Amino acid sequence: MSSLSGHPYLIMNGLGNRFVIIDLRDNPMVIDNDLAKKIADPKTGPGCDQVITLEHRKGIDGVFMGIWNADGDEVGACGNASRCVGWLLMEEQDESETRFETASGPLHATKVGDKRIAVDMGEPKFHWRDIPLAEQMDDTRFVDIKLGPIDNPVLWGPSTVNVGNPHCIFFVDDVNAHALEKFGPMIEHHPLFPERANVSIAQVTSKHAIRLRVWERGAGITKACGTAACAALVCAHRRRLTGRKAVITLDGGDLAVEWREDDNRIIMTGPISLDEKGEFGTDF
Ligand SMILES: N[C@@H](CCC[C@H](N)C(=O)O)C(=O)O
Repeated sequence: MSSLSGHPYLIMNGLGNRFVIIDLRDNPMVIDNDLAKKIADPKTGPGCDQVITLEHRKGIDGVFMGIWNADGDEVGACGNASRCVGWLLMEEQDESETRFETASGPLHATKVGDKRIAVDMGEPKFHWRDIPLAEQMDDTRFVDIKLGPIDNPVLWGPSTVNVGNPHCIFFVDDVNAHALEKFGPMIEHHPLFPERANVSIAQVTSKHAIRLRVWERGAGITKACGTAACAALVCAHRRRLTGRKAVITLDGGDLAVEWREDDNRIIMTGPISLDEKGEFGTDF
């Protein structure tokens, strides 16, 4: 297949994080950056935060989940879409668990309720080279970045982590007191992050609860970001602000995240929704 014209797609979301999901397993084709951008832009396509594909890729066993941000860049991880893809594959296979591959490694998803899915998101990485950061940093729990006070009350010393993608988390007293839409893009493109970064502000409200707002790399402010929820819990625990389990409240709703002590893996649990089925027009 050389074009997407007439090809079906699904619109799904996880807590309002919106995806166009395209099954290319029977019709392999390359999604390049321009095409991903066209699909994601509501002026030219169905519109979404991320374009997601189901594919068979050379050298990879089983189903591969491809992920493109709205700006057209292909990336390694998407927590909310992983729950959606897990649910789709479990429905197709009539199973209550499934495995699939991503550019950041294999994922294991489990059905834990009606349209409620848990995904093992793997192990977090904290070494500055793995995040990646542009310069050596011995303690990535407190990174030397300061913001303000021009448009924003001073923010400093965020935590950084890679959970399949790079995250920078500022811990604040009040998530509503900061202009994330203004400083999010500045931090996303900060020279310290050679691959850019997803940027969050996190307000720890108890040992088991975090209020989180996210500026996503390549997509801007979204209603929710599953990997950011994982990153926030891990960083909060490393800073001794929470236990290993917390409910993360995003603008679109709640995710439960646990960072297991026995095997160092992060388990993210939350809802999915299948919103509509469509077909690409002749302009695709
Ligand atoms: N919405 C996602 C994250 C998507 C990728 C991210 N913007 C990146 O560039 O790494 C999620 O739910 O995790």
